[in-house]
Amino acid sequence: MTVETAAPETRPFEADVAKLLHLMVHSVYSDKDVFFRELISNAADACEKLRFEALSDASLMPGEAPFRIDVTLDPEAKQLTIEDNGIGMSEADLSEALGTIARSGTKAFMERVAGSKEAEGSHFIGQFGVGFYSAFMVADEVEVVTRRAGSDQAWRWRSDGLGTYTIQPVDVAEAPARGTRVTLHLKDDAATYADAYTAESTIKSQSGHVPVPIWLKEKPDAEPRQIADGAALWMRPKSELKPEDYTDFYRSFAGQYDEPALTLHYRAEGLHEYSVLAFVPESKPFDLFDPDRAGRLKLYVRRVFITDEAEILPRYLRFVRGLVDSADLPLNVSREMIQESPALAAIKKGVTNRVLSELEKLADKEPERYLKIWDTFGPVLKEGLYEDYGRRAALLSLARFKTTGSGSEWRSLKDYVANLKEGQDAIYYAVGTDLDRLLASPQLEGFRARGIDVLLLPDHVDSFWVTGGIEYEGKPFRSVTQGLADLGKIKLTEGEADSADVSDEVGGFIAFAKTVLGDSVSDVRASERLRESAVCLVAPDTGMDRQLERLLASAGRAPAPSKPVLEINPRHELVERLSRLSESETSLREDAAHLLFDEARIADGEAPLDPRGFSARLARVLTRAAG
Ligand SMILES: Nc1ncnc2c1ncn2[C@@H]1O[C@H](COP(=O)(O)OP(=O)(O)OP(=O)(O)O)[C@@H](O)[C@H]1O
Repeated sequence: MTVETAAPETRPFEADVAKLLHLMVHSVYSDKDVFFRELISNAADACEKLRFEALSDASLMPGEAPFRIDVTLDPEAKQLTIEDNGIGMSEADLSEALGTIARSGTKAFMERVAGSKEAEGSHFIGQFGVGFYSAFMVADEVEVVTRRAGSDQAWRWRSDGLGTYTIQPVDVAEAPARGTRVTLHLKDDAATYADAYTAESTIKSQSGHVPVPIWLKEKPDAEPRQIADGAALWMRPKSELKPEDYTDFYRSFAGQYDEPALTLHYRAEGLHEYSVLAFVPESKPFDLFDPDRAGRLKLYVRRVFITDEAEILPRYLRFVRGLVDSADLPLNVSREMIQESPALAAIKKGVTNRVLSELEKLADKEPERYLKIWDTFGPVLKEGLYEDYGRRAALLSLARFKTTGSGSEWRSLKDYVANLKEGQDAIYYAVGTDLDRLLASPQLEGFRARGIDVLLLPDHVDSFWVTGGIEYEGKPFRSVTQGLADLGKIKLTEGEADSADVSDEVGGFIAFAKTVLGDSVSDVRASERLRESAVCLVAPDTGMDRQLERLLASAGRAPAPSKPVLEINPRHELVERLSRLSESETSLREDAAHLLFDEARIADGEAPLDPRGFSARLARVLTRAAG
């Protein structure tokens, strides 16, 4: 059987691809332009891959044909072709790359798209790495003809996006000499993409800065003209570049649709020479907290893309996008060896420090802009507080907090420490799962009564860094739920009654409650910190913060949970009344002790220890109250 007569073999798409295609084909998203950017970025990636492979196997690129991407329009036939002379695909590559979805986030992608508003949908496409399939938003048939560099075979892939695709060998004469040609048979309502003006302006605005030149042919028989020069933007002097150039580059390079919130472009000179172009995005990527999400800084060596897995930035800067182009790393070593090179270690250190110092500068000069970044990425930056001991001081000065006194504003630690109350020798914090709940917690009452500001820490990561013996300007961090809060030393604000001595009656009730609650608590004691509430729970003096303990328990990593201390407000009317009950009211006093304990648990976001017992006691007490 010759190549020409071989029948195409029909194969079904993997189930997930079929679902994805269904979404694309029936896409109602207005912004369909993204398909252009996705296909051009694949073409540019293919050139960069070959540039890299040819470093170790020069035979893959005989004759050094310069890399280029050719876009050919055929308005009459409503066709559009994007061709590159990059790495190309073998038959196995083809069915793997264009029949399955390797990326783990696809399911999440589909859920997001299905539940998204129209305008957001297209934004997800680039982020989820399902780029190629976006062609089916504008085409009712897509054909890919490809020949892998160094191979003497070529293949045709074809699909209408409706569940199956075909692959067949083609004569090499019909294929690019090397690389891939993607032909789109445009849908009627997308035919304008074959129009020169639309195509050129879309490509220039979305892909004007890909590192491979782009040529456009307005008709199949027209002369090609260059519409993007493929120059590496990052090698150009800053003075020549306008903010729009950076934004365009950022969008096409990082597959983002927002504006960069911060752009860093500089050249490091001295022992190691490298250029850096990096961006802090304006919006949060969907997978920011996915444990598999790695850093996104790409490594180039003298303009050749090497890898995006060099982990140039630490994990807590994983939201930064961009690249580093090194002048002194060797080009012809493996990716693994590059990882071990001292030059890369110096780059990692230098770039990380620079990102932090630029953030610091921004915080100083343009606090509003900085706070937007903190608002979006603060919870990630805070991971550095326990992951990167050496940069803890820098990260602490970048950190911003909502506090009991700050309302909706963010406060820095510098500001916090400058406003300590007389006698206050610690930075107080409360950890929890959300701000409103934190603000309502009874543990804060004594702090409010003394005008002491408390940091509110609602992020998952907070429980971890804050418990690691951390200090700021010599002041330790202390949890409001931990041990004795040492509030006695700090004066109450005017109008707040001082804590009266605990009367014998109240002391007697506290001792009684302790006997009744037995093993459920490690202690019951009179509280310094409570003002309005009757009770609260705190950790034993040497115990772990209660929130951290709960987090560890939910991850199955808890040591035996410590028993809390029940603090009772000796000034509270209810407590005073209960204390005055006569000894013969034992069952009411017992019910009250249990109910107070459950009340404290509920205020902490927990359920009563024994829900049936709780209901029975509540019913007994209410029945009695109702007479
Ligand atoms: N022009 C091309 N040349 C060579 N391989 C290609 C080309 N276009 C697509 N591919 C292959 O198809 C795969 C799937 O492409 P697709 O655009 O769907 O996702 P991706 O490029 O891997 O992810 P992302 O969109 O996040 O960059 C690519 O990884 C690549 O292996």
